[in-house]
Amino acid sequence: MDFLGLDGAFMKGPYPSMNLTTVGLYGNNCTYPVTYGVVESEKYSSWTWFLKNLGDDLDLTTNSNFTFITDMQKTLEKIKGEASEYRAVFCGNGKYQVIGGECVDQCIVDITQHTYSCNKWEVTGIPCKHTIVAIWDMRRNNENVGIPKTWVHPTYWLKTWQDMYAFKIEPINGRMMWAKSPCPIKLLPPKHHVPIGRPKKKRRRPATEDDSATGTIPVRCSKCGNIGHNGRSSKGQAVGGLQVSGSDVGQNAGVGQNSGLFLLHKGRITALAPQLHLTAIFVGWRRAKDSTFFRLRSQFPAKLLPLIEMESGTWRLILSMVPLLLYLLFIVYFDYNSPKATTSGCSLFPHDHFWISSKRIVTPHEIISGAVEINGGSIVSLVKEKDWQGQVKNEPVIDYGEAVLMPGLIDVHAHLDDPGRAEWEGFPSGTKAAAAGGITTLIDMPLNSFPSTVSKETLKLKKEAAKGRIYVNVGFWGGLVPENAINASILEGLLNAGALGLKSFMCPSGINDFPMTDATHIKEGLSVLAKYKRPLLVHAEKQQELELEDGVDDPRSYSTYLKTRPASWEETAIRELLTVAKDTRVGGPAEGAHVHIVHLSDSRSSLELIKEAKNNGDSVTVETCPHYLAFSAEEIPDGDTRFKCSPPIRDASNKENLWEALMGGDIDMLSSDHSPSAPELKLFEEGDFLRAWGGISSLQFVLPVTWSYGLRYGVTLEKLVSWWSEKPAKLAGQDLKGEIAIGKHADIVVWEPEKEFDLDENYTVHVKHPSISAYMGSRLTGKVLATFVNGNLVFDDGKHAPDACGTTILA
Ligand SMILES: NC(=O)N[C@H]1NC(=O)NC1=O
Repeated sequence: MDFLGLDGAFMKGPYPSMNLTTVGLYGNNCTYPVTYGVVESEKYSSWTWFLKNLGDDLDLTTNSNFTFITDMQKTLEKIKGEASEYRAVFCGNGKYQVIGGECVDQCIVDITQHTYSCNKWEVTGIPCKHTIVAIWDMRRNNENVGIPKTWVHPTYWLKTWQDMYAFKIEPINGRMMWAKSPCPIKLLPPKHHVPIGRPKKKRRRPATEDDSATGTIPVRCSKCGNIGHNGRSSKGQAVGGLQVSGSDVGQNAGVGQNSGLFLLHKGRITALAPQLHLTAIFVGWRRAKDSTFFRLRSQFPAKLLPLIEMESGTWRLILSMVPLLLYLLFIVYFDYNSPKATTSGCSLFPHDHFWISSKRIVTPHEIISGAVEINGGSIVSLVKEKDWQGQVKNEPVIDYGEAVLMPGLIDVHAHLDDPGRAEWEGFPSGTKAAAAGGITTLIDMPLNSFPSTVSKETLKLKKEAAKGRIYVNVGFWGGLVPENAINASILEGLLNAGALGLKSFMCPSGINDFPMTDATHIKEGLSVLAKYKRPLLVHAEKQQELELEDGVDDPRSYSTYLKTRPASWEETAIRELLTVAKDTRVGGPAEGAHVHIVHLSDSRSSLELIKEAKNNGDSVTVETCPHYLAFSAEEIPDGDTRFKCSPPIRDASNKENLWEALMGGDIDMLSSDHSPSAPELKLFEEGDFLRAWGGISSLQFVLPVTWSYGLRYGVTLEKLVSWWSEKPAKLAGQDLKGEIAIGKHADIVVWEPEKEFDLDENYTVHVKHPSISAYMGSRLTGKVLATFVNGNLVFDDGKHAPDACGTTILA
């Protein structure tokens, strides 16, 4: 352990204080706590005390072999801010005179010798404000300043840390073998100082806290057991259960075992004249009242007694109104539970029962000319044109002529970044883009939102964020991370709460609260998933030592980026993954679970490994994405970071192989891997492929992209349905989706495969940041006309239905 991260966190609760911690990294690149100390507050003296003890415990001396990580971000920003008040005057020979705003501060910077008269660089190893101004001047004059790394001391380089760490992976014993600590185990809390200011009286309760946890506890009588009074004030009511049976009332009311009051909960009213039934119940109740009144009275909780002791006139008034009220309740109840409650806002064609017809309907077995009957959100019949005569009664029909009717696309891999990073995309814009692109269901990835979806609590936040804000159906993958991989109950909680499966990374994900997993974690995850018969989706890239010369390659060139993530990363990860995927075979320890490899880019060795695993009976599938099929590395312009993604887009012949594998069935399906960010993170000005956000924004265009680029490889409508609807539906466990067939959900895209269009500034794009999409500026073939989700026409001729009526899909 050569790496230490330091931080402090507030502790709430009965002893408000501050927890100072040190974390280290172990062999799998995951953090673990080394020391912690609870102090009264974060201040100079408490950190000094903490660090002194840490130094004593770990024998830290000056220049000892540890790397400390602190939050330098703020300091760097500060230095940049200060630098902006200086200017640099070039004096030749790599030397600059750097002058402060009012000429009060001057410093000589020798760029070639790396010397600075303020000496700060020598001390900290990080460029001072004077150096930064000089670098800015060089950049302005188009001089090659290299990558930022070359300006900091090698101590801070990742390579230095890796070299140091390479030889020091010590095996450690488990908890059982730890020596007993001689220290006293009773720890006293630090002295608490009440902070200045008004105390917070009303605590905001967490969503998980039971309502009963607060409020007053109702008084229960020790004599009669009733609530509302105590033993002393008891009027002597007898102890005992309710003696009046349901049938006592029921005989009079004529409703069997259910008393009238429970009817709406327990009984099933299907009669056409509910009002009559309910009136009968209450007439019955009134008749029964006299004979059972006394016994009822003895059983009624004290609070309800005034109710049944009311004047008979008042009773009659109330009872005469109850049937009406219940009838209204009944209407609301049945309307709510009807198969589909279409409101005009949900659909641009607000009919529950209607037909859509076309000359080209892609059904599971053939493409037919005919019509689809939709009722209550489902497909209820499918008729060929010649048999259609007389089938339509009074239902409205939309005729789409030559346009193609296909099952809506199911995108099993999209990052909508909501909640927490909705400024990157968000549910409303993401699902509007999906609807405009013919995607009727998308499954949201567990990372890039904040927090990541790794527990039932965080899944609940996702569901809440989606409520009333989605225009298509949205399901959720949960995240498999080291923390829940070793704690089956967290994983089970997440799966019980409705996650359709899990997703994990075999390399750093780029998101701090979503750490990577190794084969051991994946094995654990698969054993839990087996019970639920749900899949594990894996980002299969594994970092390896790279032989790159620092500062030689231009970070604006895509080929530099390609070198940093070679195909061997995919191959190594997949090889390791497949050692545990064997568990999914019939009779294996994780039979029932399934491994799905996401966004395959390497169409050579990695693909061969996958084919072999499938042949051996492992339950494995693989997807690739339109960007790997549309672009090749050679064509990506320098600095155009819209094309940065991981794994990277590879060479042209790799792309040809991907198409061949897709057409031949070795690649099972497609997904968008729509992974947008805020435009600033794409670093368009610098064009630095090594530092820009990796992720392609594509959601709205995947159908025309697959079609346009696929035409020269012989793509067909049937293939599109297989890659974009049938197989994804199977992966996500959606048996009622992915096909135009009787009984399936009416999720349908209507599009014109022959229509060409330009993705230019006149084209309406619905993703939040069109400028970051790699497809802007292209000419595509295949235009989406209309999209139906659960029978609602949610997108039509460029317009969306006003209300967001998509449903959340839970397992
Ligand atoms: N975190 C995240 O979105 N990563 C995605 N981006 C990308 O290019 N590949 C991914 O897996």
